Amino acid sequence: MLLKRRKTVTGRPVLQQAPKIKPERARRIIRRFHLLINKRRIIAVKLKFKLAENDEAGTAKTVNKKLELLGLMSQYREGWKASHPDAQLEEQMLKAQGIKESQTLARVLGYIMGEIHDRGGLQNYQLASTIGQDKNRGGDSSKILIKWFQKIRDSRKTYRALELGSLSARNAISTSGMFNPVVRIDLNSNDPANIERQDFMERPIPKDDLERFDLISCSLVLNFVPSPELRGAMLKRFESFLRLDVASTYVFLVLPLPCVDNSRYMTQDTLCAMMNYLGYRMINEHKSPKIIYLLFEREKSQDRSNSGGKTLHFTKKKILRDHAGMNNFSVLL
Ligand SMILES: C[S@@+](CC[C@H](N)C(=O)[O-])C[C@H]1O[C@@H](n2cnc3c(N)ncnc32)[C@H](O)[C@@H]1O
Repeated sequence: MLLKRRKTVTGRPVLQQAPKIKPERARRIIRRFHLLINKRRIIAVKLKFKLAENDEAGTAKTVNKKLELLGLMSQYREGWKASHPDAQLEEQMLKAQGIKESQTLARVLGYIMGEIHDRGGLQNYQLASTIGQDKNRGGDSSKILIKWFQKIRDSRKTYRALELGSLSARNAISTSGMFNPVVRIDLNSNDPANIERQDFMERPIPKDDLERFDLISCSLVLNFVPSPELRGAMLKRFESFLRLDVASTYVFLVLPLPCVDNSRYMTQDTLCAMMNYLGYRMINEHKSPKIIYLLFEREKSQDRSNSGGKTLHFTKKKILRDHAGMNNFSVLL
């Protein structure tokens, strides 16, 4: 169900601001959305077509075109129109990997697409994604970065920053004066004049150091990336955006604490070992009751003998601990 917005008699929202969602609810919406797109990806593979990541409009067009070609439109529409939740379709969706009949796959796909595009799934997800910088969650996480960066920077230099998942052009990164420019991107920019609407995974690789950055801020973004493999791909991609003509570059990584404190597959140690493997060394850490903040340094002189070699440690999910109530957050390279 779509979250309610109050309307005036003219039908326009009373408030310019998006309605507030409680973090608990936001987490539920995000988990559901990730489930839907993971299952959709599985179904697309089974029906032998490929979907673009993070482009819902493009995905909807591709799905329509492919199902038309496969002669599966009527089953797809049936699924789209089914009531929500539908017990049978929910069960089939969870077992999508094992479904053999294309008709059933098309029906489940319709059910998924209907929820995303016709029942507020996408809008709610976009709204839920914006609660990161909510004051109730500790406010602007980049304040911590600035405190740390003040101690390591050379005050004669300016540093270039790339902020992923940016929600505001007025947070500490942008107002500290330490970074110039601050390039801000987000999948769904709420301020297109200051925050470019862009998927980091599609951002063109810089051609030279003038286009590269001293710092990448990735605050509460990795946990929004829908699969462990895509999260790993995001971490690997950082390297191409960091300058090679300076001694040190930095990655500010912020995650909800349960990603490392309450996951079956990931601890702070494994995350840092993975970052080490990719060429980064943790130089600062801070844990609040809900969030973990990490600053990594990448030194030009650092031995990178690991990179290019075996990625064996990080290519498969490994249960590190298992208790009731734990989550399955993980990152795979
Ligand atoms: C919780 S918000 C982030 C908030 C903010 N950085 C903070 O620390 O509060 C997560 C944001 O990451 C964005 N995001 C997720 N994947 C992304 C990607 N591949 N490229 C760009 N932005 C992405 C989402 O659109 C969302 O706005």
